[in-house]
Amino acid sequence: MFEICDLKKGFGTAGARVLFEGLSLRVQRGEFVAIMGESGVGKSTLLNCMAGLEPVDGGSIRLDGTELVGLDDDALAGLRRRSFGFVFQAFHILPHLDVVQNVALPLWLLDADDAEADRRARGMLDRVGLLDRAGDWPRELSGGELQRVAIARALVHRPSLVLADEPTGNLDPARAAGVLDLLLECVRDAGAMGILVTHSRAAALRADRILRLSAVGLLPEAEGT
Ligand SMILES: Nc1ncnc2c1ncn2[C@@H]1O[C@H](COP(=O)(O)OP(=O)(O)OP(=O)(O)O)[C@@H](O)[C@H]1O
Repeated sequence: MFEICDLKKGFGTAGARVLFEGLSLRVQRGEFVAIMGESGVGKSTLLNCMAGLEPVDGGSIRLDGTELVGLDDDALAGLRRRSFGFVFQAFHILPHLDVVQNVALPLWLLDADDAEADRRARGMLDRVGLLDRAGDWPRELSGGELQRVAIARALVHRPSLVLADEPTGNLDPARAAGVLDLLLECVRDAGAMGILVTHSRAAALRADRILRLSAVGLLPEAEGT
């Protein structure tokens, strides 16, 4: 389970500009949650806080019982490598590694054996329908294909929690729907948890529930809004 309790985050001297406070969230295994909200309300900042990439000003963030708030940088980095998967709009695919190497990267960072990393990366590429592109360079792939590589890489180390920030922002609606369905299916099949930040209602509607971030916190989206 991923549990946020009474989270507070601000910017400026002593957090003078409060972005959110009293924010709570609970995500169960196998569940995929979408977070929507006005531009600038703090969605990406919240996602960064969830991953321990941004410090918070109060509250607790617990992944499968481990408290993130207060962990030192090394412990946080280790937890991120083991337990988090990231799918961001700019995908962060490395141009000097081929497709299968890009997917294997999280396993290398966890000191997996090379042959085992290659086997698992190819298994994930098969899952996202790109096994035949394993030896290609990222520049040879389309935007939608790169996004599928990013999904394979985000899941290859079997993370507990996948965080996605506008993962389909560059794609046309049909491709976006296909990529999102794949992401959701992979997260559910793995019994992992997913949190998606998006401006796209079509994307958010594919999640199990939609929450809206605003000045009053994170609330379930009212039907029909
Ligand atoms: N390091 C920082 N220092 C000061 N202010 C920041 C910092 N990072 C973000 N902010 C501010 O916090 C607010 C929320 O930014 P954030 O990117 O989280 O919003 P968002 O909801 O994801 O927006 P969008 O939907 O446009 O991507 C913005 O006003 C931004 O300027």
